[in-house]
Amino acid sequence: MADEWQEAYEFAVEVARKAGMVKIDKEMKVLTKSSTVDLVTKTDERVEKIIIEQLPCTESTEKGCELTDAPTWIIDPVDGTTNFVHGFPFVAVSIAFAVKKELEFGVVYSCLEDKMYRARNGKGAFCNDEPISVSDVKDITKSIIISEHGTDRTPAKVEKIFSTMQKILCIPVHGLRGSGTAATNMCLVATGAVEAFFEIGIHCWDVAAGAVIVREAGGIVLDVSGGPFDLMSRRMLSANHEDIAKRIIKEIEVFEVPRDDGVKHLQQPSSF
Ligand SMILES: O=P(O)(O)O[C@H]1[C@H](O)[C@@H](O)[C@H](O)[C@@H](O)[C@@H]1O
Ligand SMILES: [Mg+2]
Repeated sequence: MADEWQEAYEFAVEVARKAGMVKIDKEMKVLTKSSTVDLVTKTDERVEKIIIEQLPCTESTEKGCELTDAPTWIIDPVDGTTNFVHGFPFVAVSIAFAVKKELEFGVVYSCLEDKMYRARNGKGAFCNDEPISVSDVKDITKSIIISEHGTDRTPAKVEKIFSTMQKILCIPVHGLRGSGTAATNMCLVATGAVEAFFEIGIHCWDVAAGAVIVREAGGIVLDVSGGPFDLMSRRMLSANHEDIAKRIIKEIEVFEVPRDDGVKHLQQPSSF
């Protein structure tokens, strides 16, 4: 049987590259989404339009996120919009494709670095056409971990986020980092630059492409409780190895966030 999705995969790489030809424009119009620190720009809208117009069989929906069995594109036109607005040099275009609710391939173009990350189920992960793989560090005290504080500034949540970061820092680990884009953070796990990245509050479009890239680079993608990764849950931990993941999970102070699909929060059984 012909390789059904290969053409779509290759096409997504080209579309991501075209969409990534964005320029840092100091006069850009900045709008807000869920809070005054959750930014979106006219460029986000322009890039989204470019992507949607070029990808085959796209039907845009305003209904929010609902993953069905139909072939589905999951797109973040500008991941790292706050970086983009400020000229902080990590901005990515993220395009994923799911079939029967399973992610088939993912493309992340880190445009200002000109790094094209891509992966397809069973076919490996690449950066600028070179194969990539996760770090082989299993000792958390020799690791760098990424987390982000997101855009929800409810004091109780911010307290949990910083308490988690403090506990992880004091394990101790070599360092804590954050690029400001979930898609790029996941690619940093996939290349072995860091051992893990976790965040509560991200959206499906921030992490869908990165999830395929991390897995194909030999890493794991889980729920922050250690249970299976649920794309709509807005909770994600990606790591090079389960030893690193287990140690981080011990320290994560989980808090509730509304799911992307609006379903009531589901309890995630831990696989550890
Ligand atoms: O730049 P975005 O597409 O809005 O995604 C960001 C998100 O806004 C921020 O809250 C997260 O901390 C980042 O990891 C996302 O990539
Ligand atoms: Mg995003």
